[in-house]
Amino acid sequence: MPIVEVTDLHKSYGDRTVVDGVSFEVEEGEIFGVLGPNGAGKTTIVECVSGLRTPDRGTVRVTGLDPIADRRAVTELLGAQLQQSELQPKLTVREALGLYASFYRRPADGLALAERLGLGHVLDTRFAKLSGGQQQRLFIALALIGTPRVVVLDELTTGLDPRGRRETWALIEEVRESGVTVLLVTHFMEEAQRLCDRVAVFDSGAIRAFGSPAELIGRAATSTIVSFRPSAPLDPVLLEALPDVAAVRRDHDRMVVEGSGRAVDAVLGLLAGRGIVAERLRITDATLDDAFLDIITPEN
Ligand SMILES: Nc1ncnc2c1ncn2[C@@H]1O[C@H](COP(=O)(O)OP(=O)(O)OP(=O)(O)O)[C@@H](O)[C@H]1O
Repeated sequence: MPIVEVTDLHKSYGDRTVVDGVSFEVEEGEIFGVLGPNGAGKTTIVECVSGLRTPDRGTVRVTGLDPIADRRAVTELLGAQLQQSELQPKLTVREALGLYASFYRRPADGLALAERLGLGHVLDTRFAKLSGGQQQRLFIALALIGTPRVVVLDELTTGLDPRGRRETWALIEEVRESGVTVLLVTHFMEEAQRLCDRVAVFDSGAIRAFGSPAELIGRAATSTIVSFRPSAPLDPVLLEALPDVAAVRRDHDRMVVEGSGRAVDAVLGLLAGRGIVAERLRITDATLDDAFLDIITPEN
């Protein structure tokens, strides 16, 4: 049984529909990415899953329970770190952990959790004095303090420096390894590609694509990028006409060919046939970033 099931979810604010018939399932033990541009409805969806918003229509189930009707039970098994979380600035790490632990029937050992999340040396530091990275670690700790089976993390690494972000990724992987299912809302495609087992890409309140990051990259018009400096003039129209080539552009003296499937072989074959050498040839796999742009571009 999926641990989270969302079926035909609808939500409007006034006359503005922001979630328009969304359905997806999250399997136990996976990191499930909720992706999409600003205003796509991601936070609204995870707030409905967390029981913080009531859907207008459709159903949400967490281990078969309704987050609104069975609020108490769902609170015990779902932890959330929501966007722009705030804490009373004078609260210390120790006090925050103690306070949040008191909300749950079976809280984790707050001090052990703090230690595991690298907060052992700042237990008596006030929230306002923590660095951005430490504040994020504390929010992860607070989301985990109730020993949840599912944790919702909304834009957890926004505002962190690259090192803080990488450390947070390692923490999220540890959370998954401990058996907790993670629902991760993110704007960072590198983050989603690295962490998520499966992702759903939302736009204007609907799912535009669904699958593992590798599947989404494979399905996009661009899965490979070939770039080179031709040893002799080369008309881009010849490249554009090749099978599986999606786009051709110039980048200074380089030609950049985006494509999929047979595109690389076709480009190299064309060059060989014309006696043109591909100098400084680079063949790179497309990333989830490329696939994401492909998915949310209006003409698609
Ligand atoms: N309480 C509210 N009242 C009215 N409109 C809201 C409310 N909350 C969100 N919205 C609007 O609903 C739309 C979807 O918002 P939501 O926060 O769910 O999107 P999001 O995908 O999480 O966006 P972002 O990536 O910018 O955080 C936005 O246009 C937002 O302005």
